[in-house]
Amino acid sequence: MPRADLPIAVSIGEPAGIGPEIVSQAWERMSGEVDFFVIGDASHLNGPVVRISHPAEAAGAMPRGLPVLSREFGPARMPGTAQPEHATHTIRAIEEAVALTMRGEAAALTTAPIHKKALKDGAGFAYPGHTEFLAHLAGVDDVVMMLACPELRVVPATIHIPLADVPTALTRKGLTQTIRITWEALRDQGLANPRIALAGLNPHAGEGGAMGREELDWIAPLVADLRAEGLAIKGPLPADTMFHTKAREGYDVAICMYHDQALIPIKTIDFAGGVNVTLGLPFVRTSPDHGTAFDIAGTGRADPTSFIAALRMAREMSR
Ligand SMILES: NC(=O)C1=CN([C@@H]2O[C@H](COP(=O)(O)OP(=O)(O)OC[C@H]3O[C@@H](n4cnc5c(N)ncnc54)[C@H](O)[C@@H]3O)[C@@H](O)[C@H]2O)C=CC1
Ligand SMILES: NCC(=O)COP(=O)(O)O
Repeated sequence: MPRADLPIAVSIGEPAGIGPEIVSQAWERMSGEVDFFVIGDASHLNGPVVRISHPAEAAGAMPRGLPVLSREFGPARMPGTAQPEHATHTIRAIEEAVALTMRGEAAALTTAPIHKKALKDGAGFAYPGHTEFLAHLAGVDDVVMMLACPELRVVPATIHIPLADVPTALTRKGLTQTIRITWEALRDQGLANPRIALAGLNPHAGEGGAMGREELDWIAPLVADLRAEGLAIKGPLPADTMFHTKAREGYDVAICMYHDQALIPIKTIDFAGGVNVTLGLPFVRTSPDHGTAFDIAGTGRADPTSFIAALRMAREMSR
């Protein structure tokens, strides 16, 4: 079956978070716009569900309810309180969704949020997030986290590490690989020569060495080399002035040096519409830009907009 006709696999994520709620709301609001099925415990979901035994049954089930490959997670869901007994099942749901996607039985993977500490405490989960776990499952060394909304795309070159470790984690080789993977992914998405803006590490991009030397010592030379190859890349730019409306018109993606430098602007501009996409995998993976939101789980206040955008992007990218 062509990939575009296959359903999207959704891993349920942390049961105590808002994942089960936004997944159920997405089914209700999207009225069959995108075929998808959930891997998780059907008892955690709201509204009508249809238990299926294979992804091929998802499209037929969609009009009647949310299709679920139901797996027994154990204790009943307690919104806002992670239960260690759920952790192994949560991880297995991701593994199963990846296996189905890699076998060509699902078009793409959209993940509902996990709670990293809950998985670490409950099952010794050794990965800081989906991104690194998916790279492991797919057997690839280098993947890139990109967050996208209609106004902005951002890539953090380092992801879930302490701020104090950022300067040493950033290397010429690693940053070059991040830039190349991003460039190739955007070209595959239809941009002929994606325009890249690279942020500096230090305030004012180092201000000529007065506030840090990384820009002078290796980041600017790296940009010069990539420009000589023909890449439309500029930088290192002062990060504080590269995200205002006018500045954003000058590039297609901003590559940033650390997590918050990239994620603060996009979550400020469009928290509801942002989508997290993993580049460099042999399959499409998207996710909402937010986390488990334990503080509102079970209250009916969870907004499914970002999850819906993630499903739409997964559909678009898997055509
Ligand atoms: N892709 C993933 O699996 C992600 C997982 N996380 C994880 O989620 C956990 C909680 O992270 P936080 O930093 O607290 O961020 P968070 O995104 O879960 O919550 C931050 C704030 O935004 C609100 N919020 C989040 N999503 C919302 C939605 N859909 N509708 C309405 N309000 C919403 C929350 O109520 C909270 O006040 C952590 O373990 C984190 O690592 C965070 C981001 C992505
Ligand atoms: N801050 C982004 C985030 O936590 C998402 O991580 P991942 O689970 O998609 O790797």
